[in-house]
Amino acid sequence: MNIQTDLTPRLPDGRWALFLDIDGTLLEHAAHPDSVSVSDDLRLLLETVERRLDGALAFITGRSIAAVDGLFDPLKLRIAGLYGLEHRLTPDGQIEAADEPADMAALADEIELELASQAVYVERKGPVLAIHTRAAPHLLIRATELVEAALARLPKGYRVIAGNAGVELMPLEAAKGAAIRRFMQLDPFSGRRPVFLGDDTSDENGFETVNAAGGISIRVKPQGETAARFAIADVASAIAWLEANFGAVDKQANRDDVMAASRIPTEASPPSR
Ligand SMILES: O=P(O)(O)OC[C@H]1O[C@H](O[C@H]2O[C@H](CO)[C@@H](O)[C@H](O)[C@H]2O)[C@H](O)[C@@H](O)[C@@H]1O
Repeated sequence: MNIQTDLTPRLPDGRWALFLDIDGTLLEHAAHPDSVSVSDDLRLLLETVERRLDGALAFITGRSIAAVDGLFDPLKLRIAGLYGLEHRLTPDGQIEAADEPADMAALADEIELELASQAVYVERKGPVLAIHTRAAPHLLIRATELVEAALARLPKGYRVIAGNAGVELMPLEAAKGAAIRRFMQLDPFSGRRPVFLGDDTSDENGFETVNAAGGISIRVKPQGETAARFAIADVASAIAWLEANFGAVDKQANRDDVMAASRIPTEASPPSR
């Protein structure tokens, strides 16, 4: 389906469950995964949103939970990491971690040996391997070839998915939609209407899940086909949208102005309040 650049929805008051991708949605992309930083304002906003939703807020990310905790420290939220291979179902709960397949490390070593000296970063995430070519875009095709060759050598049950300026290799069960479905069965999410904001190919599965559940799917900076029903222009607009819909109550007065600023032109109308 082609992107429908509907107005970014102004959410009516209601019982929402909010799921957020991180890179490219809450954080601008940076040259290296470790180069991003989280502002105090963003931490504060997320704390406020979580409170206003009675806890029905979770990160749904390709990063590991440990990496996200490091970035957002001291804030800890409910989270599905590694595309749903890891979970922390309550902010202070245990991390349910994923096993690392023995042969993944050897494949990562091989890819690193060829590409690391050429500014390609191999991010080892246990059962998920991300090859980042942002600093060497001309090597994306070669990186993809190497990952496809690695896929052929792994047991069945893995897939390759395009990353943002890179490529990732992961188990089939790593899927953001499944992670969202799992949260939706639990308190405080169950009985609420899901909203998912994401920006990437790996978020499409989450958009489909949320659409099927009668929720709201929003793609940040859409560049092609997407299952998302709504669009937001960029990271700054996504944060403004969060602030406008779920931020501090005393800032709600600015809501209409912010919504106007975060719109992408459209022929369709937003959902009615
Ligand atoms: O699901 P997300 O929260 O969007 O995470 C997706 C991947 O994000 C990170 O990589 C991407 O962001 C980096 C920082 O901007 C950038 O350098 C890289 O090129 C992007 O692909 C993260 O490193 C990955 O592990 C996540 O899977």
